Amino acid sequence: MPNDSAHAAPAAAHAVSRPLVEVSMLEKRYGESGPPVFSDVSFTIQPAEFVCLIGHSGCGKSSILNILAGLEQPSGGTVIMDGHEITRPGLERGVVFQGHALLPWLSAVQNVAFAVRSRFPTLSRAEIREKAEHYLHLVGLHNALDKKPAELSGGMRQRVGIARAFSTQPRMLLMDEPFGALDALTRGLIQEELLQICARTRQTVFMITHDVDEAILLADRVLLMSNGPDARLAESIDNPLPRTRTRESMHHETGFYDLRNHLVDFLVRRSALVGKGEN
Ligand SMILES: Nc1ncnc2c1ncn2[C@@H]1O[C@H](COP(=O)(O)OP(=O)(O)OP(=O)(O)O)[C@@H](O)[C@H]1O
Repeated sequence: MPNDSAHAAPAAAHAVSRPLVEVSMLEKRYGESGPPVFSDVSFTIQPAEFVCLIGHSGCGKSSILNILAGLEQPSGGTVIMDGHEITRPGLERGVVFQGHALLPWLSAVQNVAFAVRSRFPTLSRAEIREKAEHYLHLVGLHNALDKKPAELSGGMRQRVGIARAFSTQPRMLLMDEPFGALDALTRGLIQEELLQICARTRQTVFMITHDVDEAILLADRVLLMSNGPDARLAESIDNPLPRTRTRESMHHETGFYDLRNHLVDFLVRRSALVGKGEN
């Protein structure tokens, strides 16, 4: 069984260790004129931290994630990961989009193996297959290894995408609303699987969501963006709930409703005011 040691972040608690990622004064413009989509965005991500980014449509969340992925360039500012500026995609960053983007002519296991081979080109065929199967097992797809994407449900395809991202053992996993298209039941199941895998592997995650409860369940910290144009990173909120929380139990944890009310109030009321001189 492949071990996850390359996957694991340093053992120090994220609150005291050196950041894995440092985002400084990030700004993005798509045209020559007019205000930027966002500006003055600075934050850090610690090793093994799960950070969720929330904000209204159009404030630039996907643009930030794409810059972290190296798929887009910022108009200003920098993203430093492990001491190096991110300027292009890299296998140390795994990306999961809302659309699974699987290769339709390959089976589930072949899709994952394809990614494993790119990341670990010196592994033998058997080792690649073993690793691919291992990650498909982790997301509960042991019975669907040889199915093609067209033969899988939407939730299963999304799981293959998650297994594929984990199989490359990235230093950071970037997820852009990965569960947005799923029904509530499937979404809940995959969220819990993701939590377990992250706890076991100490995976660092940066994830975009529109769902406040999803952020409270998954995130160690929630970043709140004000509305665009010229959106800002308005707040960074530590999640005070114990990491052992589950979907069923979290409503009973002290602080749940305070946190939930704070996030909802921000989205409903304050997100339109921050940075516009009215907050
Ligand atoms: N390639 C592009 N060219 C021009 N404008 C773009 C491009 N990509 C994004 N934009 C614009 O930048 C703004 C931010 O887009 P982005 O997708 O980053 O926002 P978002 O917060 O992720 O939105 P949503 O929650 O709806 O996915 C939007 O106004 C969008 O129209």
